[in-house]
Amino acid sequence: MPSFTCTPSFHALFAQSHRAKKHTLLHADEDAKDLPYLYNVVKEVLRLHPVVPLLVPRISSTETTVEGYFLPSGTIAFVNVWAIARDPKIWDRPEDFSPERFETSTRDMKGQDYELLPFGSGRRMCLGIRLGMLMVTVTLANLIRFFDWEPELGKGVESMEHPLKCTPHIRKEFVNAFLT
Ligand code: HEM
Repeated sequence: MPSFTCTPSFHALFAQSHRAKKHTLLHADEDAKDLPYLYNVVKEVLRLHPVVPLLVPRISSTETTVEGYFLPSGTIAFVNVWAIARDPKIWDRPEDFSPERFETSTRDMKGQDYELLPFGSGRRMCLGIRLGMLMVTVTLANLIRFFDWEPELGKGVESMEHPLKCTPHIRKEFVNAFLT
């Protein structure tokens, strides 16, 4: 039966994960800090597919000029986070899925680097950024760790028309851990 092949980086991740606990779930508070590559995977997913692609609208409190455009007081403005994160003037090969890009970049998601704003920016930015990143990273780690993922074959390249569908199979070494 064909199954999902992990990249070398994912295998390195599991080597780290098996370190402390053999058959238990990974926990956000203890284990997330040991998963830097997977953290960058989530960051890259949020760059390409931000949950809020057009940031919550802002209203200008005074008249101002942005990039030569005059905005009267009370103008409603949307920030296109999706387009910024795919701008080739800002990102090298922006359409590529490459978590490695963050290994050499200091760009973070705390609202100071305007090239990457999946959690927004300013005084209304997301309050749950830390919890959100921890939960998504560790949940993903557990899904990869406990299951082999079998892709549905014969559907061609993944696209909006043919989204990637996978069937999870619990990995043999974990079956007993779940039954006992
Ligand atoms: C990956 C997970 C999450 C993503 C991508 C996300 C994204 C966002 C975005 C884009 C905004 C709007 C920010 C802006 O307009 O500048 C927002 C607002 C907010 N988020 Fe999240 N969020 C996530 C998880 C969470 C969690 C776990 C919590 C709470 C525990 C949370 C609580 C909030 C709150 C309270 C606001 C409104 C803040 C305000 O208007 O002052 N978020 N989030």
